[in-house]
Amino acid sequence: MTCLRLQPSTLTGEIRIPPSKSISHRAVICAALAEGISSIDNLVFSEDISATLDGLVSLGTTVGEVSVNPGEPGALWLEGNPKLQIAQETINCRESGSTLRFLIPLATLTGGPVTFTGAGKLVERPLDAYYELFQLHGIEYQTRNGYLPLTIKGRFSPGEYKLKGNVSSQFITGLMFLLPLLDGDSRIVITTELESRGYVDLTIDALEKSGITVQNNAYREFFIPGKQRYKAINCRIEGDYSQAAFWLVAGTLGSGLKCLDINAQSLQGDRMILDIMLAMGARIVWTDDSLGVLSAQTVGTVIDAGQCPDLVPVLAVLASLSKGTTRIINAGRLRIKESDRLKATASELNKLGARIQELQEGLLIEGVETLHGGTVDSWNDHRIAMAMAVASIRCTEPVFLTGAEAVKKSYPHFWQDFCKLGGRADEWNMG
Ligand SMILES: O=C(O)C1=C[C@@H](OP(=O)(O)O)[C@@H](O)[C@H](O)C1
Ligand SMILES: C=C(OP(=O)(O)O)C(=O)O
Repeated sequence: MTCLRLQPSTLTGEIRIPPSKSISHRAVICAALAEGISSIDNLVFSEDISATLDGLVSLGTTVGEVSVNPGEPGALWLEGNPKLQIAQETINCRESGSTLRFLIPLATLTGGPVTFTGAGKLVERPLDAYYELFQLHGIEYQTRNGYLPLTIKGRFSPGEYKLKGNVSSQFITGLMFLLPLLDGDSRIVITTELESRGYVDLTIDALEKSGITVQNNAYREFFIPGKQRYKAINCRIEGDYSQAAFWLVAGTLGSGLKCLDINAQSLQGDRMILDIMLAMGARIVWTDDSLGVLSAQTVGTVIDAGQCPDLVPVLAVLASLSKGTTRIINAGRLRIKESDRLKATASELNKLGARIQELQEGLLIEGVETLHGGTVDSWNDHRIAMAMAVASIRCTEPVFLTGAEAVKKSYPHFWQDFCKLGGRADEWNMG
C-alpha cells in the first residue's frame, strides 16, 4: 500500500484532462459489437478501462494498441463481432462496476456459461436487478450468496425489461447494449424516478454513433427495435468532467487553474459541476480552448447529487472550505460505490478538521476556515484519494494518505498531474 505525504501547496497552471471513463467504456463496447474494425483515440488504460478491454477479449474481440507512449493516452483498434463468442470463460472485472454491469447482458449473447469475478468492494455491489431478470427469462445463474463469482448460462429474449431507476443506471446501459441485437423489439421500463440519467444519455449517444436507434420516452421507457447492427466507429474520447471537477475545486481553493480538452457542449452528467460551483460563488472562465477557474471564496448551498453521484467527495471538500452550511441530498447510492462514499468522505475529511455529519442519504457540512492535516486513508477508492489530495492543499500541516494508489482505477497519472500543477507529494514510510 502506498502512503504519500502531501504537503500544503498551491496548485496552478494548466492541465490536460484525461478522457472520459464513461465514454471510453461505451466506445470500446460498441466497437466490440460492430462488424469490422473501429479505431478509438485518446484512451487512458486505467484499471477500469483495461478490465473492460480484457473482458471484451474474453468474449472474442480482437484488440490492438497503436502509438502508446507509457503514461500517455493512446489509440486502439478493435475488430468486433456482433455475436461475440467465448474465448475465455472467466471475466475478471477487477473493481469496475461499469465493466460488470455492462458485460453481463452481452455475455448472454454467447449462451454461456460465463463466470464473472471481481475484487474489492465490487464482489458485493448489487446485481439483484439482473438476478430478477435472469429468473424471468430462464437464464441459469449461480452466485456465492448473491455475491461474485457469478456464473450465467442462457440467452435473453426480446420483450419487456423492468428496472428500478434508483439503484444504478448501469443496468439500463448494460441492457441497452444487448437489446438492439436480439431478433425482436424490446422495452426497458423504469419503475421509479431515474437517477444518473446523464449516463443513460451517454449510452444513447454512443449507440447512435454506432448506428443504433433507441427511442427515449421521457426516461420512463426506452423502446429498442431488435435486429439492429452496430457499425464500426472512428472516434476520439473527450475529457472527463468527473476528473476535471477535482482540478476545478483545487483551482478555486487555490489561485486558479485551467483545464484543457473539455467539451463545453458535453452530454456528461458531471458537467453539473459547473452549475453547482457557480451557485456556490465560484468564478468560471471559458476560453476557446480551456475551462478555467479563478480563486474564490465560496458559500454553502444545497446540492442534489441524484444525477451526479461521482462529484460528491470533491464537492464535500469545497463545501468544507466554503462559508456557511452545505447540505448534500439524494446521495444514498454513494454507499454502494467503491467504498461507502458518504461514510468515507465524512470520516476522512473530519480527521483533517472538517465538520461533516453523515446523514442516511447525504451529508451536512459546516464550512471551516482551514483544515489542519493528519493521517487519512483512501478506503481503496480513487475518488476519496483524489478528494484528499485536493483537501491537502488547504491544510496547515501535511496530510499522510494511505492507499494513494487507488487512483489507478480511473486516473493512473493523477499524482504526476498533481505535482505538475505544483502539488507536493512524496512517498512516505509509515514505519
Ligand atoms: O454508466 C457509467 O459510466 C457510470 C454510472 C454511474 O453509476 P450509477 O448509475 O450506478 O450511479 C457512475 O457513478 C459511474 O461512475 C459511471
Ligand atoms: C463508481 C464508479 O465506477 P464504477 O461504478 O464503474 O465502478 C466511479 O468511477 O466512481
